[in-house]
Amino acid sequence: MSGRHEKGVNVQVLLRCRPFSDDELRNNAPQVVTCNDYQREVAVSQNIAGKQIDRIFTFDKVFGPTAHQKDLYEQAVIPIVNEVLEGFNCTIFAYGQTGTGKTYTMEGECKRSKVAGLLCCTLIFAVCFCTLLLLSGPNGELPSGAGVIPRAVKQIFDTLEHQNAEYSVKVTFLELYNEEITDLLAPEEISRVVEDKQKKLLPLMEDGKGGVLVRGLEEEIVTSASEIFSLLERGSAKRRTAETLLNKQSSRSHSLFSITIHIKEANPEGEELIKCGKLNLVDLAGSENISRSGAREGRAREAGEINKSLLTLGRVINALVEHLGHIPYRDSKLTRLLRDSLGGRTKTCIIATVSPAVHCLEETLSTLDYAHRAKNIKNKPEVNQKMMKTTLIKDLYGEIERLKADQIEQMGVKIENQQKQFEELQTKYDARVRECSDLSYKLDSTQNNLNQTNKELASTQEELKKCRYAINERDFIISEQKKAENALAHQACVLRHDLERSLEDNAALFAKIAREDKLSAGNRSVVNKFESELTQDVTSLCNLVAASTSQQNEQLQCIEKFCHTFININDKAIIDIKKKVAASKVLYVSHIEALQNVVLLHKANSNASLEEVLSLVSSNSCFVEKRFNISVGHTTEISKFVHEFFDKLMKESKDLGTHAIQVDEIQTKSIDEFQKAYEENSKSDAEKLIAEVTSLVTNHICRQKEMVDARLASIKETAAGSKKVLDGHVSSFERVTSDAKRKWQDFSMQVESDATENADFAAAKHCRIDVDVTELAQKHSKKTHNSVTEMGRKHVTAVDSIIRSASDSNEHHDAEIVSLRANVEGDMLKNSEDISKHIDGTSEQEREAVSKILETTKSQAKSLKSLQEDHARQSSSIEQKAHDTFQQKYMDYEPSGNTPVRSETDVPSKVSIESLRAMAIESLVEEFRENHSFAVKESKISPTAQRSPLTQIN
Ligand SMILES: Nc1ncnc2c1ncn2[C@@H]1O[C@H](COP(=O)(O)OP(=O)(O)OP(=O)(O)O)[C@@H](O)[C@H]1O
Repeated sequence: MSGRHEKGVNVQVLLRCRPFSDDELRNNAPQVVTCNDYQREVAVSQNIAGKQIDRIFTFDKVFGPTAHQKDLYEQAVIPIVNEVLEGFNCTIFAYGQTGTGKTYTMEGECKRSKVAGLLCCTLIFAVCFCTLLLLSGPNGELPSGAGVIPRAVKQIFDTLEHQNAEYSVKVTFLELYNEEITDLLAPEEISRVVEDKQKKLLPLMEDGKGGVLVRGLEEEIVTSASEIFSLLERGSAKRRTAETLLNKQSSRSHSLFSITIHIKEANPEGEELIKCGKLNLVDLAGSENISRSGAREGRAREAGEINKSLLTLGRVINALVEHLGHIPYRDSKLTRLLRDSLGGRTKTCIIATVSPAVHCLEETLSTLDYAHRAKNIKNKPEVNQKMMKTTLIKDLYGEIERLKADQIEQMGVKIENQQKQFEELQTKYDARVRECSDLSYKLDSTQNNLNQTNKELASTQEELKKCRYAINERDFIISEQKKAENALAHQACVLRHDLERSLEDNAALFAKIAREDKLSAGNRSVVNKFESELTQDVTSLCNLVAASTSQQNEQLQCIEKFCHTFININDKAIIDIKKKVAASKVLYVSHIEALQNVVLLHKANSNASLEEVLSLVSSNSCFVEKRFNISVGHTTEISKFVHEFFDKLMKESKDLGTHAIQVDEIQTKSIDEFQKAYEENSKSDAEKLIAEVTSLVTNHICRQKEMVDARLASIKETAAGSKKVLDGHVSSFERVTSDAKRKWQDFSMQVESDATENADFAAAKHCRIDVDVTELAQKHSKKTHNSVTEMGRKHVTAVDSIIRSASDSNEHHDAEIVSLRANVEGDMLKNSEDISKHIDGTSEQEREAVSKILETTKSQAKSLKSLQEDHARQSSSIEQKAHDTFQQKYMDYEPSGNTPVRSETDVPSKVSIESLRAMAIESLVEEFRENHSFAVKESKISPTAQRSPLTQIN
């Protein structure tokens, strides 16, 4: 009772390739599929873009074109049938393109040879099940062409017989076409197959046990293989008949042949059990019916929904392979029917069939892909539970009841149909009876007519005899007449010929005349047409001219009228204007008079208000005077301040002058001191040198003395010049300041007199004095301020020009210094050359003396430098002081705190003449020293200097 579980068994997929058909052989169709049965491989050669590419597929079993039906059956199907007998449900599908041998594989083929005279031909009966038994061998063997179904049937019965078991076998055979199920075993008469097929469509329903059943599907109980063959023959014949009537249906329909086997067994306890196994053999529609492209889908749709089942089968396979959650079994009837065979408890085998020919390549590849994918489907085969006999009997009773009900229903439908048919026949019979009575009436009348006709015939025969005699006589006369007629006819022929010729001539003549007539008629019609057109044009032109003339006249009249009316209107307007001008003149005169009156009135009013204002002014004059006095006081204060400022300025300039004199004195003094010291030193040095070095040193000293003298003289001169310039500047500064003071005095006096004048004027006029005087005072104050600012600016420019002239003189000094320097440099060079020349020829003692002299010169130069530095410092401090004082004063002068407008160039330069001079002297001394040391260095490098002790000097 317990079911045997097998876990996840893959669907077994076999590949069968058929041999070339006769047509393909005749056309030498290239082979693209090669099978290797032993390695279970199929290779497909493809030519992609000129390249030969082989695709190889591996299957559970491969059967090449040479494989026989027996081979396939024995290797692949026997185990399956055995499992069915063991109590499993098994399904074998045949899948492939139309014409690849699905039906051949499933059902088979029976061949018989027949010789007729010299012609030998082979008659092929596709699936001739009834002949299977006739063709079977002596041991009841099936013919070699028999397919899976007959072989399986035979194996089942052989096994059952061999087992000596009690069994029952039921078969069903249905066709699924266009999603409609028809029973191929239904007991209808062949003649009414089509009609019934269209009527009797079987519904698919749930069986309540998780499966489906086809309601009304005939289950034939069979007891032998031959019975099954005859049933299959019946079903196939039905399919073939339908096919011929319904346009090649088999390749687009699926057929499902099922064998259910019940075998009685006894368990060890002696209980009777029923083992049940089922084998489904499915011949699918041609795989090309799956819509793979739009065009194909369109074509498939035309043929109904036959592809729906195949399409859904593909989807179910994909879903199973990809382990999707939802498997679309319910989308088609085929998948509903075979649900258990796909991923269920059934053992499944798919036989994919292909053609080896190149023209099927696309479909072959598609079939191979499809089948290869299907290999991955896993089923969980489970043996059917063995049933107790009683349960089975119960089930059978239930089945009988169901069948009875079905039968009653079918009978009811049948009776209904028969009733309908009877009624149809009755009406047809009535119509026939009516037709018969009509016909017998027609028959009677026809009989009467016939008698009459017979009588007429007899009399007519009498007359005919008479006529025949007369005809003989007439024939003789006619022969005579014929002779004469022949002669006449000849004559007539000649005449006729002449006549025909003349007729032809006449006809040609007539044709010519007709052509001429036609031509002249055409010409005439053209002339007439032209004439009528010309007349028409002329008439229309005349009309046009007349119309335009009248239109022009009308327009002229209009213009004349318009001119008249315009003149009238113009005259009227002129008169009106004249009138209006006169009236305006009168109005103008009156307005002038009124205006004069107004002026007089205004004058009187003005005088009155003037008097009023005068009285007011006299009352306000005291206050105004007070204000004026205050402003005069202010002005006086400002004036005082300015006076003080200028006094201070004068004092400072005087201080500056004295300071400059002092500085100059100090400078002169220091120069004199330096000169004295230098002279003393040089004297003593000279004495020493004279004692030790003779002519050379004397020359040198002389030259140096000359040089220094000249230089000192020039410096003195420069200092004197500078002093002069400074004096000049101070005096000019004093002049400017006194000038400014004078101007300021003039100005303040003028301000005072202006103020007095203004006061007088205000007193005299007594009019708006308060405001005007204040404004005037303000104006004057502004003016004063501006002039002071202007003066300040002038002073700044004057000081700037003084400084500029000083810097000019400095430049002059610089130039002098440069020339002096050049002279000194030249002398120095000469001296050093002389010295080095001399040194070469002098003794050790002499060299020492020279070095001493040089040292002395150096120290003198140093002291001169420090002196100059002191002098420069003093000069710059004086200049800085003067500059600061001026700046301070200038800032103090600004009472409002406004900084006078001045540019960067206006600021006096801090580089004084003295500092420049000092810098020049310093640089001179520096260069002198450098040159000197250079000369010494030169002498050190010279070959003679190598042995000279002068190198020690530095
Ligand atoms: N393995 C084979 N050996 C010899 N002949 C074969 C083989 N397979 C097919 N044929 C021949 O090819 C032809 C077409 O076969 P069949 O009718 O079985 O194709 P089919 O796939 O069932 O077509 P359809 O889908 O239209 O029913 C038949 O004449 C058959 O004899």
